[in-house]
Amino acid sequence: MEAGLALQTRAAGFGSGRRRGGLQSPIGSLRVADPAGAAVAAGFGSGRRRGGLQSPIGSLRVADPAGAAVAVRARGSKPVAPLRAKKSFGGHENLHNSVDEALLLKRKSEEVLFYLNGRCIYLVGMMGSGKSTVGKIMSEVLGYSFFDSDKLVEQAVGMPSVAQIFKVHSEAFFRDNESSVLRDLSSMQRLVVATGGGAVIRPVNWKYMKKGLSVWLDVPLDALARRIAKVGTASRPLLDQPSGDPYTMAFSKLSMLAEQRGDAYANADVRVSLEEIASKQGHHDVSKLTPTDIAIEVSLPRISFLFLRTNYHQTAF
Ligand SMILES: Nc1ncnc2c1ncn2[C@@H]1O[C@H](COP(=O)(O)OP(=O)(O)OP(=O)(O)O)[C@@H](O)[C@H]1O
Ligand SMILES: O=C(O)C1=C[C@@H](O)[C@@H](O)[C@H](O)C1
Repeated sequence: MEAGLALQTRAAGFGSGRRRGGLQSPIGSLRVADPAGAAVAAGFGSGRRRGGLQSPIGSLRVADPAGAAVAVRARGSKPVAPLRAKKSFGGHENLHNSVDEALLLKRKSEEVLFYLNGRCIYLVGMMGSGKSTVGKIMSEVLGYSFFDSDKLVEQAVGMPSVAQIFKVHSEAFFRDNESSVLRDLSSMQRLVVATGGGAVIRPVNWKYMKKGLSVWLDVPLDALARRIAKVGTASRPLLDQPSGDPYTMAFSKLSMLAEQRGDAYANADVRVSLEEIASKQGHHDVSKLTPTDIAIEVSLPRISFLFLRTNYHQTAF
C-alpha cells in the first residue's frame, strides 16, 4: 500500500487570510500545504517523506493552521458528495431525506462557523456511532478538512489496518500513536476529526481535544451492534470474535466497553443523543435517522452559544 495523502487545496471563503509557506508541527507527519493552489502529496508514515520534522510515528506537517481550508483525503479515495446518495442508511436511500434538509444543514453550519472561528470539531463516540459518516458531511458543509484519526495512525505506523497494528504490536502501541496523532491535529485549525472509539479513555487526549469543540455521538448499543453486525467485526479488533452470531457478540462486547469507559464520553462539550433526536421527530426509532439529521444536530446554533461563555458545561441537545 502506498503511504501518503493526496492533498488538494480548495477555496476557503471563510476566516482569516491565507498564509503561504506553511508552518510545521513539532513532530511533523501530515503535510497540508500550498494554500495558493497546487496539490501537494505528503509523506506519511514510512517512505515518501518530504521535509518536515519526523516524529516517532511519522511526520505531521501543518502548512496553514489558521488560514485556508484544504481538502485532504486518502490517495485514491473519492470526495464526499453530501447531496448524493452513496449508501443506504437504515433504509434511507439518501444521506439526506430531502433537499430542504440539506439546505437546513448548510444554513445551520454557516451560523456555527462564525462561532467556531476556525476551531476544530472532534467527534467522539463508540465504534460504529457514525463519527466518520457524520464527520465527512460536517467537513463538507463547513469547508473544513476531514480526518479519521484511526486512518492517520495506520498511515503513521505504516500498516494497512488498526486490526493489524493491534495484532503485530499491541493496543498500548496503538494508543500511544493515537495520542501523538491527536496532539498533532490539535495544533491545526478547521478540521473535523473522527476520533477512534477509545480515544476518550486517555486524559491527555482530552487536553488536545479541548482545544476545539468535542461532540459525543451517543447511539444506543443496540443500534451500534446492528450497524457493526451488518459490516462485520474484522476491522474492529476489540469486537472481533472467531465465532458466534455477529450481533450478539458485538452487543455484548460493546456493553462491556461502555461499562469500562463509564463517563469518559461525557467529557465532551456537547452530547448529541440519537434517542433524543428520534424522539423529537416523534418516531423513537434511531435507525430512521439519516446522517444528515445527526449532522444538523451537531450544527445547531445552540452549540455556538457554548463559545460565548467562558465556562461551559456539557449540553445535551
Ligand atoms: N445514521 C446512520 N444510520 C444507519 N447507519 C449508519 C448511520 N451512520 C453511519 N452508519 C453506518 O454505521 C457504520 C459505522 O459508521 P462510521 O464508520 O461512520 O462510524 P464510526 O463511529 O466512524 O466507527 P469507528 O469508530 O468504528 O470507525 C457504517 O457502516 C455506516 O455506514
Ligand atoms: O473503541 C475502541 O477502543 C476502538 C475504536 C476504533 O475506532 C479503533 O480506534 C480501535 O479499533 C479501538
